[in-house]
Amino acid sequence: MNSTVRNIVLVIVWLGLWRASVLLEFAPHASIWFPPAGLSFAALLVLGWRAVFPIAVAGFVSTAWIAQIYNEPLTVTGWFNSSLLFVLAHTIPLGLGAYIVRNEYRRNGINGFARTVLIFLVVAALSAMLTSFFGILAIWEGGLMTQAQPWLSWLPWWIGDMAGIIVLAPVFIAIVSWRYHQVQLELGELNFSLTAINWKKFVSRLALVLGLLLISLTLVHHSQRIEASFTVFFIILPFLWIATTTSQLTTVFILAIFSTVLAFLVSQLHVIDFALVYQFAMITTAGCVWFALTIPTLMTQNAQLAQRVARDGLTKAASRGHFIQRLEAELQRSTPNSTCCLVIFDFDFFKQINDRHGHILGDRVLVSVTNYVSQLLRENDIMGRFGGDEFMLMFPATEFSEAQVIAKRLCTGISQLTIDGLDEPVTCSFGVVECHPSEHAVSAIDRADRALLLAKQRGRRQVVGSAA
Ligand SMILES: Nc1nc2c(ncn2[C@@H]2O[C@H](COP(=O)(O)OP(=O)(O)OP(=O)(O)O)[C@@H](O)[C@H]2O)c(=O)[nH]1
Repeated sequence: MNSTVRNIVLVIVWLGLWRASVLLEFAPHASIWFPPAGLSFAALLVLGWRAVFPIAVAGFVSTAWIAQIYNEPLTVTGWFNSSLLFVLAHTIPLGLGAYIVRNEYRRNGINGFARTVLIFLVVAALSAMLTSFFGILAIWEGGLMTQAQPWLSWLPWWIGDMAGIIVLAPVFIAIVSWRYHQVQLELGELNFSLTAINWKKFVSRLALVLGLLLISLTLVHHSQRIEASFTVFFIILPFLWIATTTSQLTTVFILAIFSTVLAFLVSQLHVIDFALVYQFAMITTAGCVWFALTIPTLMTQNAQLAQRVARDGLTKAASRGHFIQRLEAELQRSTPNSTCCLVIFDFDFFKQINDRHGHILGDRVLVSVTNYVSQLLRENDIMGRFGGDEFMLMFPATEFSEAQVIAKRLCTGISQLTIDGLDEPVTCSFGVVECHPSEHAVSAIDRADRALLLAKQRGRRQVVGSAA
């Protein structure tokens, strides 16, 4: 997007959000949540210092606008000083906060997501505290606030800004990241792309939390009791469920819509006396949701790690540890009538292939041969990489003679393979054993390895078997 258009869009959206929050004010200069704080935080986080100018323009316009809304006369100097103070109060703490969060995410990546979330929440609280403090000072300086008001407004303003940042900044980051490919890249495994949304889940989960919110607000509206307003905290539970069962983007959008509807209904249903309860509920819910979002991320990482540990990266054969684990389980299950066979095969003169043609071609040979072998395996057979150019095969519930036939077929088949860049045939030697029921895996591997050694000693490219 062209930078002028981007700046104009940012100013218009900022002022639109600002006007919406002024409409929902429950105390002078304080609304349930303050969306412009979330937008400023997201813009400063994504665009850095380039966001300062459009935010400053919006700040100057909003100060003049507020004087008009509150019907307060304002001199040009008063407007300028007050606007400048507001802009500094708004951009410096939020800019610093965004800078800290951005660096934290870059340093920790997705692995340290829980730590980034914690820093984000602390930064949101502190920068909102400073923005609101200096913001009130700026408005007071401009004579737009009476003597007694500053202290009355500070807490709701602070909490409102904090809610704006915690609840809405992520949604704005997501929206901006659609226009800036680099941001999407930096978000890494945090999937903020629209395709990550399952719309059916989105609508049903949103309906659930909005339904519960309506029940809570109706209770408060009719009873006008503070006890009833605390029912809103129960909505944290469905939110935890949403955060752990849907995509991050779905959760972020549901949270943003929930908070907007909450802010709107609190002013419309005349339950404004309990506004602080709702502000804290909004912040607590958002905080819990952010931590809950780390759970699916951790689960995905765990699954990826488990896969990485169980598979050899090059050939996709089972890793040595995983293969031995499976072999042990199979040996425990086997009976004298149904036992398994183990095959170890090793490439012949593989060092020469590497030395003559290089390791890249050597790798290709390993991949081609193991692909060929895995195509010929049955569903329950497993191939594992023992290490280097040595591989193992487990044939569950297979007779020794049958295993030998398969090994011979593989031995011949491999020697007939054509591999790009290699003019000589690749051959392998095989050791085959029938495992004893309840034999230890290491002992079966040792016997198969000795059979393989014999095959090598007898001239390679052959199968040597050793029955139980
Ligand atoms: N390209 C490639 N080479 C590997 C890999 N792992 C092990 N090797 C090489 O495989 C070769 C194995 O050589 P040796 O164990 O000496 O055996 P050999 O040359 O196959 O000879 P024999 O087994 O006696 O027939 C070594 O040169 C290793 O560096 C790998 O992942 N990729």
